[in-house]
Amino acid sequence: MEAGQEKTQLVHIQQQQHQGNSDSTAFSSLRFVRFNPRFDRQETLDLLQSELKAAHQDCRFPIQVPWLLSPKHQLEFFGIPADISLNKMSSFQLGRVYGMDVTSGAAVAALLLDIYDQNTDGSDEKPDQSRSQKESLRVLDLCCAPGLKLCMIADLVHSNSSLVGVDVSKQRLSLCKNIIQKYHIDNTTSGMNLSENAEEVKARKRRVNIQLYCGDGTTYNGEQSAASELVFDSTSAIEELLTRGKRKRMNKSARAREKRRLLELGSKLPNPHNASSNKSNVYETEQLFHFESNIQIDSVDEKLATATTQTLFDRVLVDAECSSDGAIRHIQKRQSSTVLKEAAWTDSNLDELIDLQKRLIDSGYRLLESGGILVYSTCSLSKRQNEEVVNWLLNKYNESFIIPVSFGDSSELEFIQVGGIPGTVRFNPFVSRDEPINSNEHSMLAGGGFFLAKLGKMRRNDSLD
Ligand SMILES: C[S@@+](CC[C@H](N)C(=O)[O-])C[C@H]1O[C@@H](n2cnc3c(N)ncnc32)[C@H](O)[C@@H]1O
Repeated sequence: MEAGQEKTQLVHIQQQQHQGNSDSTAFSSLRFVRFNPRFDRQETLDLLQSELKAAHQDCRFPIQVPWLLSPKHQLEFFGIPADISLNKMSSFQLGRVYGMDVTSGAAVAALLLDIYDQNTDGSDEKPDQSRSQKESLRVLDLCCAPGLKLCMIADLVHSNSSLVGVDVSKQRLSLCKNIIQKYHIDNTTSGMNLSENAEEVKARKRRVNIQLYCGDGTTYNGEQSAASELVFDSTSAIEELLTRGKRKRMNKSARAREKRRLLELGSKLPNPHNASSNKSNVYETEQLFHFESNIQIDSVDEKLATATTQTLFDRVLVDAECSSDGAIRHIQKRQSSTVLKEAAWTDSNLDELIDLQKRLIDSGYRLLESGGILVYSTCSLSKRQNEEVVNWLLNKYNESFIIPVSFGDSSELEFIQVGGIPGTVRFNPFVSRDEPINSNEHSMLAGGGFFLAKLGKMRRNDSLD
């Protein structure tokens, strides 16, 4: 698609989004929750049902999303009325459910579960599943905050996996820390029982080690360095919980202790690039959306080419910064807010954004082990931010290839479309926006606008054909 056509399409989508309530209520009438697998499923379902019935007098809710469902992996999303305030619901306060858009869930499902993979020849035979879910994985989430996909990764991966989240925004990372704390660490909301033997608790909570780094994902090299500060470590947070018993709000000295521990932990990690970077102060004066756009890919190339002991990952998620034109709920919130905020990315700085997306996917791909899997996703429906970025990567690296994925039966679910590159997926909620909620429940289970591509990196001994 030409740049001009792309612009027209974006304007058209924005016009649809700016239309009055009668249109927007159709596609905003559901929001989504995911169950926390640490709690008993039936108990959570009963609680949620009774809360929704009390609030809405409507027994249809919650509605299970059939196109993203795998009981075997405890993967399950439910649609609930969009006007419900999750904050006021016990099921949410108790950490039994996460509020998460279902299309975001599709990105994590594509990253970790090959039940959604399609064969390129269209046959039913599933690809080699030897690497799926049977082993502990090293997973990188390169733009992780506020962390809902990161928590879903932590819920799905096998024991002893390690998960590293990186984000440039300290502010958004502190939200991320809170979410991990709530669902994975706190004894009251994470489904853990502290009356158990401390060693048992430790063992269970240690399932997946989660580390968060504050730094630029375009230059992150898999390790602690002056440019990427370790700001959270789940093992260390669990130690704190076990030594202090029931978690209280951290006082000044506890926070200082935590900082010291993280610094110590960070300094124990191998760090061959420490001397090469002096960017730590960039993050102090943090801007949420614009940063370091002057770093050239070539200089990153050079730096990474000299790396000898680089940490590589089996799975990498690049859920890139984007223009968010598919994020219906956020746009509606912004429109209904009395203080209208300017969109961060507009036509005038779109090139800068696309450059950032390319540098992010490039960095993620370099940190991917051969034989590994990378998912690139955005909540934009723009071809320039999606297919063009993915094509750019495919052209740059011979050993990169698309692993085709699909969700549900697309003849029934018209909002799930094949992207501009065969095997990629576009979730386009605008196609079913005029349908009232009870005319076709399936069309209401669309979630926000979203794009995802699943990429593989050939092993050196794999043949090219
Ligand atoms: C779409 S949001 C990610 C949402 C997140 N994956 C989740 O599911 O909660 C994009 C994120 O990219 C981060 N970001 C933008 N530029 C970045 C960069 N150069 N390096 C790392 N993170 C960046 C933003 O701060 C933002 O948190």
